[in-house]
Amino acid sequence: DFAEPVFPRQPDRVAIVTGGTDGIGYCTAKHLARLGMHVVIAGNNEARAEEAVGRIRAETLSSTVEFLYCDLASMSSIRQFVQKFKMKNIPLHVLVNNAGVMMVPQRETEDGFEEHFGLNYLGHFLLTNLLLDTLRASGSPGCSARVVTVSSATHYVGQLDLEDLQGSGCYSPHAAYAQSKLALVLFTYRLQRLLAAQGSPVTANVVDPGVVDTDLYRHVFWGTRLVKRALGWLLFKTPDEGAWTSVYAAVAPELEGVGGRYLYNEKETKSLKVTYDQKLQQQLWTKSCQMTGIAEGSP
Ligand SMILES: NC(=O)c1ccc[n+]([C@@H]2O[C@H](COP(=O)([O-])OP(=O)(O)OC[C@H]3O[C@@H](n4cnc5c(N)ncnc54)[C@H](O)[C@@H]3O)[C@@H](O)[C@H]2O)c1
Repeated sequence: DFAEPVFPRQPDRVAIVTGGTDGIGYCTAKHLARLGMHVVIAGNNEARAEEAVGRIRAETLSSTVEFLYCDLASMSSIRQFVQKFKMKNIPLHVLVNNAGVMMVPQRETEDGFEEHFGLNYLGHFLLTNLLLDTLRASGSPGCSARVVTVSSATHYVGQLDLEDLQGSGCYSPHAAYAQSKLALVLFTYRLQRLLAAQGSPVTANVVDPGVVDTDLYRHVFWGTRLVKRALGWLLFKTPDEGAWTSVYAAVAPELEGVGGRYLYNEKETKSLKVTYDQKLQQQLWTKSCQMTGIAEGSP
């Protein structure tokens, strides 16, 4: 049976969890709140948010859990979110890039990007870059701020086509999801290298939560969903279990100062070979800067 790991309390520390209204993100937000963190849930589902915040407050007896609207499928919404967060004048010690969609039909974000690529990857690329100054100012040597990005084992079958990042040639919802999760791994490794080169007290790791029973599967073939419903208890982790690798990356003392890792079940694991290709990491970074209007010199 699953034994809940024990982590040190995190008073006076602040976390943002994207997609913290449901599934793995909700459980991540709950566990961080339970450890004493001030948690800001970033999401686009206001109705769910009220309920999520209420439940976490009741369960953890923490009053420092709040919701701030952020639609990751809209660059202007992301910019507004960051502006509102910065107006609070509070530090930021942990950013959990968790929100995501899977196998949605071919659709576009507000800015005209294919939805998996635009929301799962580019949205978090922009959000992280806009929050880096706050993360840098909030970390200190021996007590780094941390960026935790949620990828997936699906990245192992992903392919990154720099010439067709929008999958416009021949759209496959599975390939589009896999590519977005592969891009998040490449992003994390490059981010970590840039942060380390600057001596910034910020680390970046990427996590795989495992196969977790959440609503993420709502767009999957109905037959597969039926099997999931029948055998889910056997094959799937609960959202609470699925959240542990994110929580581990966010707070585990043994990861202080450690970045650039792909973590699965609280352990370092190798990601797909191509993710270690520094040229590809750099090319994707440059393209992403252009697509989001971030200056290439940063972070
Ligand atoms: N469930 C799994 O088996 C599994 C496996 C590997 C990786 N993951 C990853 O874990 C993460 C969490 O997924 P989950 O399984 O908890 O699914 P979920 O569908 O329960 O949660 C996804 C969250 O993302 C949010 N979200 C969706 N669109 C958004 C938008 N436009 N703006 C802001 N927030 C938005 C949703 O509101 C929700 O809170 C995802 O990144 C997913 O790819 C899940």
